[in-house]
Amino acid sequence: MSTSTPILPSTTVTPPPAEPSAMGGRAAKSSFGAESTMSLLVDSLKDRLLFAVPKKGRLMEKTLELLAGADIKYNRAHRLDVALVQNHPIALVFLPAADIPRFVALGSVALGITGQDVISESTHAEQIVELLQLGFGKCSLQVQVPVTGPIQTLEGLSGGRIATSFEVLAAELFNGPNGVDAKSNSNKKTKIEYVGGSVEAACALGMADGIVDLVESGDTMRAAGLHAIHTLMKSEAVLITSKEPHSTLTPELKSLIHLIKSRFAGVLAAKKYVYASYNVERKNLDKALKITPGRRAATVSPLETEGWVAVSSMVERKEVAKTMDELEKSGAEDILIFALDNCRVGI
Ligand SMILES: Nc1ncnc2c1ncn2[C@@H]1O[C@H](COP(=O)(O)OP(=O)(O)OP(=O)(O)O)[C@@H](O)[C@H]1O
Ligand SMILES: O=P(O)(O)OC[C@H]1O[C@H](OP(=O)(O)OP(=O)(O)O)[C@H](O)[C@@H]1O
Repeated sequence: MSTSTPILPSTTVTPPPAEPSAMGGRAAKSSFGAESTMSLLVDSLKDRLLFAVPKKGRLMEKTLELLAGADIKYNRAHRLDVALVQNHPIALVFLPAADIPRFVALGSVALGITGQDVISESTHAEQIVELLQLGFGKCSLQVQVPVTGPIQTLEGLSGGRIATSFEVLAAELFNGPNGVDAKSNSNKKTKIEYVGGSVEAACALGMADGIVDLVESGDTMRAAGLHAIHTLMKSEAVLITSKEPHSTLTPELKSLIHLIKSRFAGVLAAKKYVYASYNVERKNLDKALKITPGRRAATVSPLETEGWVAVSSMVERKEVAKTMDELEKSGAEDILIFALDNCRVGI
């Protein structure tokens, strides 16, 4: 995780005050291009909803896909971290995922996409509302130790050294009032050391007894000869806003927050569900509806053929083969599955 503090045009996006950089974050740098391009942007941002999105890393690609699916069109000039949306009064602000919670919490931008892990690490969680879980960037924050090492428990790590990019969460776990150190009753204080990346190397290099880092597939952890002994939290990407009412936003801009949320929910639902349609004899309808209950309820329409009905229902994509097998067994016929391009569903 990086903790850089990008500098944005102060008349438009006010950068929140930098947090004391005990974490050894990267030096602040201006992400803006030529002065002339920036001054053109300054005026354009005034009447726009500012939306922070990850500028790099694991969350960037899926976020851009989501924006495209929601028909949020923009042009991003080379090296410029602000892009004006063409078809809505929105400006995208490209920031490191780890910086987004602070910008959102302090109201410098109205909306953001980032990971739940960096929200908790940022210490701004209390000021942030999660509007929507986005279903990507899924991972777990775990304590890991060498598989063949002498320490295999959290208690065993007490008083030792932990390398991590998540020093707030790691300190809470080990040094907190109900933390591992307090429970071990030994007056030992575990040392939490910040590492910006490639955290898994720390144990092999002899600089830590254990690490706290993200795990998804587990490949990186296993390659480094580590295994997990504790999970601090599970995380995924989320759409967030500030708990503070957006008093400086016009009603039009405020309504865009809801619009973006429902468009995203539609794109996610279209990925998650397919549309199933089939015919079934009325005597077998109850059985079939148990297999395809739908999100709210299935639609059942009478057919011209006496005693038969047509059913349509949304079905989870990952269950579709099993659902079709079961429908066939229940007597359903003419089972058709349609992919959804997009949809609007209750959120
Ligand atoms: N292996 C992973 N699988 C899924 N999601 C991940 C994974 N690693 C990180 N994430 C998610 O992506 C977010 C950004 O992580 P990433 O390492 O890409 O950050 P970054 O912005 O590129 O910062 P850095 O330059 O410090 O690596 C994390 O906070 C987490 O929510
Ligand atoms: O369980 P896995 O699927 O192997 O993923 C875990 C790795 O992904 C993240 O790092 P990333 O690759 O983003 O780079 P970094 O180490 O520079 O942060 C995380 O810090 C782990 O190293």
